Amino acid sequence: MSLAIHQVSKYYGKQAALENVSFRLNGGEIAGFLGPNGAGKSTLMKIATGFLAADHGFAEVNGQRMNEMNVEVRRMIGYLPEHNPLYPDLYVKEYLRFVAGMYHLGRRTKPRVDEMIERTGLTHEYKKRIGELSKGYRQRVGLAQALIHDPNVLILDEPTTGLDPNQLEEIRQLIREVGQEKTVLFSTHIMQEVKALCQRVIIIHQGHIVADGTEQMLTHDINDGHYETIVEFDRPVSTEALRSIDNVSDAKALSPTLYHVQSAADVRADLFRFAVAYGYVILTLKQQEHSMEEVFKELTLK
Ligand SMILES: Nc1ncnc2c1ncn2[C@@H]1O[C@H](COP(=O)(O)OP(=O)(O)OP(=O)(O)O)[C@@H](O)[C@H]1O
Repeated sequence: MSLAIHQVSKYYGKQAALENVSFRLNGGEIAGFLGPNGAGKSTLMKIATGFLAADHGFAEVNGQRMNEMNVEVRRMIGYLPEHNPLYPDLYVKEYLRFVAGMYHLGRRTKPRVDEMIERTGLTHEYKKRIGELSKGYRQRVGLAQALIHDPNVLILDEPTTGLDPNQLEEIRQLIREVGQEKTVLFSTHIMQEVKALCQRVIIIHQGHIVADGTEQMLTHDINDGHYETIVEFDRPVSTEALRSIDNVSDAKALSPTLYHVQSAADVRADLFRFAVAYGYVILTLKQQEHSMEEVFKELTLK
């Protein structure tokens, strides 16, 4: 169960939407795909799902090369496009049966349609026409059609846009569950979503991948060997004494017992040993971390 993007480039006229993009996702991995507007996320997702041809490079699903004509490989992939195109005149069940028919589910159609209606929380709305549904429920229908043929790889283009906070949490929970057994790539502009769902974060900017790793790796990378720690003792400590700790470059008092320590390495253990050696009690010890928002800005505002 894998999705591999091999040196993909795509041009719209002279404009490069993607240039030499590569990454690989393995089974059971949920990856958040981030990037500013126009960065190339939807274009890459369309190429990965076989809806658009790359000018160079290719996508591979479970080791098989994706192309528009290869029905077998397209069957391994579920796709929720950005604007979630649906047929407003069809009833929810009717539409899901239609999609199941396209995948030739045959006798599995009825149980799969019923299961998808339940899993995506459509039980109270499935008797309506799609055009009568609210945006959040339409989004659920989009997810149900993406999952109906039980694909190995799921590609979701901004699946939670426009959902209310309750719906947001339910859809995230569904993505979490699906991600335990499938490979999921989803795009979003919501940073908390990345924190809540992803083991892996891929950031694209102007058609190039500018970061790929775990959230911890990315937030750590922009620290660039510069650490900031907040430490609180039970009584005042001299800042001179704190500055004498290995790797500490500066220490400032924020209050009589609270200090801001700058260092070239993680000095939390050293601060602890210092406290023990001199009989202080540490009440607070916290390394300041850069947030995903800061990482995103740092990498995409250039
Ligand atoms: N059909 C098209 N014809 C011409 N240019 C296009 C077309 N589709 C996309 N582009 C351009 O390619 C670039 C990448 O667009 P894309 O939709 O992939 O970005 P995105 O990261 O999904 O953006 P957003 O977050 O706004 O949805 C943009 O500059 C866009 O204007």
